[in-house]
Amino acid sequence: MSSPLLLGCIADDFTGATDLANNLVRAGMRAVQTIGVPQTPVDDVDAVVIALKSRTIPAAHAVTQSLAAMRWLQERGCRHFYFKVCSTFDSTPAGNIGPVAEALADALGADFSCVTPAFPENGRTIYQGHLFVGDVLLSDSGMRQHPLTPMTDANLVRVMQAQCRSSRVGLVPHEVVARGSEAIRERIAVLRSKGFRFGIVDAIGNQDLMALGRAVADAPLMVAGSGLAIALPTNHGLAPSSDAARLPGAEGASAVVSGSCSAATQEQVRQFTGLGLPSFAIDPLRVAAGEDVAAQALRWAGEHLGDQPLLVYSTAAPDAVRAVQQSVGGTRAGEMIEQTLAAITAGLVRLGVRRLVVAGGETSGAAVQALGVRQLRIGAQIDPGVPWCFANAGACEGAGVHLALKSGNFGTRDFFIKAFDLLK
Ligand SMILES: Nc1ncnc2c1ncn2[C@@H]1O[C@H](COP(=O)(O)OP(=O)(O)O)[C@@H](O)[C@H]1O
Ligand SMILES: O=C(O)[C@@H](O)C(=O)COP(=O)(O)O
Repeated sequence: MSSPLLLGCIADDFTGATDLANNLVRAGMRAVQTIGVPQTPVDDVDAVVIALKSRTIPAAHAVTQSLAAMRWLQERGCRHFYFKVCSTFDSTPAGNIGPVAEALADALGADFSCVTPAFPENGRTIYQGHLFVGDVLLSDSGMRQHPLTPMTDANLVRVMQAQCRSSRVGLVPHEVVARGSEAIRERIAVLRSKGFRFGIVDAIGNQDLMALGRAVADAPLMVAGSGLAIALPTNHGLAPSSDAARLPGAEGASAVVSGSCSAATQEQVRQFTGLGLPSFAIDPLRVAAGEDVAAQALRWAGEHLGDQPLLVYSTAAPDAVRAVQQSVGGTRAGEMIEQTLAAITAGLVRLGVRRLVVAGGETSGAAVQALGVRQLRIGAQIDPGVPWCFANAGACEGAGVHLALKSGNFGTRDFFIKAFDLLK
């Protein structure tokens, strides 16, 4: 009989889930990431992170899936829930952050929940409710041109309010957060008494997240990026540990599959191709025309797999993405490319790839689903927010496959090379 879970997490995409699990593990929690609601028993851990692909699906579906995940976690004795959203608050006016947060709060009887995508280690800070990416407002960052969730307003109170059906969204400003957890609790009580249901919480450094973590130690629901996770294990007397990060040794061929068009990924692709390493660019218009581009890419990969990593990518600059979307339609383009890259990922594993980086949240979701993986163990961090993971089921059964699911905007320029060096 396993002990009750200390923390139950529901992540709206797969890279986000590994990002959260990584921060929990580094702060001392034994955590496992499951792909969807677990169908088989899960190890005895402190936290389960259920990865959904619910960020860009219709809001009603996202709500249904998130509630199913919550119920599974409740059955495991969980009383504290973490809805993991993107550190750049990726969403549209239809949701899905507001609708899912409201549904979870209703189901848990949470009359007030804190909301903070802050992740200072990765340059995501919030001041007066406005989200900064590095030194620019969210709305001035590359996120304004995201293919699926363009973010054109940095005011998170306004963004979340527009997505909520019946809840009021307020602010816990930095002036309060800087005074510590007691001041935060007092502000929460004031907001609650005035009928606010959610509060965007400012945070510009890890000390702000630590104060918030103490303030929400008893809260049933938190809505956050992965940043807040650094502050939660200590509420349960857990301290940072490197033991949790040991994975089996890695061997076999290496590959990168990239469907992310985010600014950081574009740089990473440029660096990789610039070094003359084997690279195959997917042309979305050929996919749309019905060509079997996945088979072409796999034939090419069969000839190029060797000692060096290879790259298959659809990553493109905003102009090229726009042209594809105008010709094919935004949603159809996204799905079509995700399915092509997912088929390529499964094919690469059949060809012997055992070390795999997948870039892009939606892309990772499609790729990991195609592999039939149900659970990921979390290993060492490559860059903030991106750990190596290990899967040994589905298409990865046998020796297992090391996987790194890289969020679009995370990682240094040399990520696609450095990641594999870390496994040596
Ligand atoms: N060249 C392209 N043109 C249009 N859409 C693309 C192109 N390449 C990838 N996409 C789509 O853009 C979306 C990128 O989202 P995602 O994988 O989540 O990346 P990120 O993590 O950077 O947000 C996916 O749906 C993907 O299929
Ligand atoms: O919080 C974050 O930024 C990441 O964990 C995340 O969710 C990124 O999503 P993608 O950029 O779609 O990979």
